[in-house]
Amino acid sequence: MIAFPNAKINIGLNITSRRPDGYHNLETVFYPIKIYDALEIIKSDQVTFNASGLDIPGKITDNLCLKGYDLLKKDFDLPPVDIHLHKHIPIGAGLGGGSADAAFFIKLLNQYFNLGLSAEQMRGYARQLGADCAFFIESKPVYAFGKGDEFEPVSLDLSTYHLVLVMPPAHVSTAEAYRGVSPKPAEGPLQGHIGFPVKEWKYIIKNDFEESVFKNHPEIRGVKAALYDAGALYASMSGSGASVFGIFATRPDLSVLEKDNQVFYNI
Ligand SMILES: C[C@@](CO)(OP(=O)(O)O)[C@H](O)COP(=O)(O)OP(=O)(O)OC[C@H]1O[C@@H](n2ccc(N)nc2=O)[C@H](O)[C@@H]1O
Ligand SMILES: Nc1ncnc2c1ncn2[C@@H]1O[C@H](COP(=O)(O)OP(=O)(O)O)[C@@H](O)[C@H]1O
Repeated sequence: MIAFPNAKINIGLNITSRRPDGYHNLETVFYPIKIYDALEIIKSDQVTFNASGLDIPGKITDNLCLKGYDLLKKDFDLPPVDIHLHKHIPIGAGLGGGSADAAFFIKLLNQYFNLGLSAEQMRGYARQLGADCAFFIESKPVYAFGKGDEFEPVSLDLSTYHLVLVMPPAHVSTAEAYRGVSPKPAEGPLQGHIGFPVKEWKYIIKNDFEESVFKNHPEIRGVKAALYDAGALYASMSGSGASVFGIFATRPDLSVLEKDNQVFYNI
C-alpha cells in the first residue's frame, strides 16, 4: 500500500510563550502544499526500512516512520513490514516533511491492518512523534495553537494564486531556531488576519523566526526580498526555515532568482 505525504507552509508564526515542558506556545496557520514524498508498506517477515531520493540525515533508526511503527507496536500486534520512503520534500526546510511521513505512516498502518483508529486517535499517536505531526493526519488548512498540535479549521483557499517555493542552500535546525526567539504575545488575531486580501498580509502577518534566522543566514533574507522584487503579493520563510515561499497573482518571471544554487518549485 502506498501513500504520498505532502509538505506544508506556515502562513504567519507567532511564538507567544515558553512552556514549562521546554516547548513553546505558538500560533500559526498550516497550509498543505503539493510537494510530496512517496511512502510504501508491504507485509514481510521482518521490519526493514529503505530510502531513496534525497539523503536523510541521521541514523535510520531515528527515522520517524520507524518511530511510528514502534509506537503503534506497543498497542497493537503489528505484523512486520517492509517500508520504502522516496524522499522528495526538501529536508530541514520548515516544510514538515519528516512529520508528514510520520503521520502518513500511522494512517497507512491503520488502513493496511484495519486497526480501526479514528482521526483523533491517530492525532494522539502523531503528537507523540513531533509537534507538527498531528496536522498531517488530515492535512487541511488549520489555525494551530499550543505546541502547534491543537487545531481549529480555517477556510483558506490559495488555489487561484501561483505559489513559488525557494529552498536556498542553507540548513536551519528547528531546536536552534526556537532558541533564537524571544517569545511575546501576538500582535492581533492571526485567524482574523488571514481573512484580509493576500496583498495586505505583508503589513499584518509575520513569522517570528525570521529575525534571528535572517541574522545568521542573510541569504535567506535575500530570497524573500527577491520574491517581493519579482512581484509577490506576500512572501515569508516557512516555519523555522530555510525555505521561503512567495504568493503571486500570476506566474512570475523568476530569472532574478535563478542565478543561485537554489531549488525551485512552481506550484
Ligand atoms: C517550527 C515548526 C513550525 O510549524 O515547524 P518546522 O519549521 O520544523 O517545519 C514546528 O513548530 C516544529 O515542529 P516539529 O518539527 O514537529 O517539532 P518537534 O520535533 O516536536 O521538536 C523539535 C524541537 O523544536 C522545539 N519546539 C518545537 C515545537 C514547539 N511548539 N516548541 C519548541 O520549542 C523543541 O526544542 C523541540 O525539541
Ligand atoms: N522521514 C523523515 N524525513 C526527513 N527527515 C526526517 C525523517 N525522519 C526523521 N528525520 C529527521 O528530521 C529532521 C528534520 O526534518 P524535516 O521534517 O525535513 O524538517 P523541518 O522540521 O524543517 O520541516 C531531519 O534532519 C532528519 O534528521
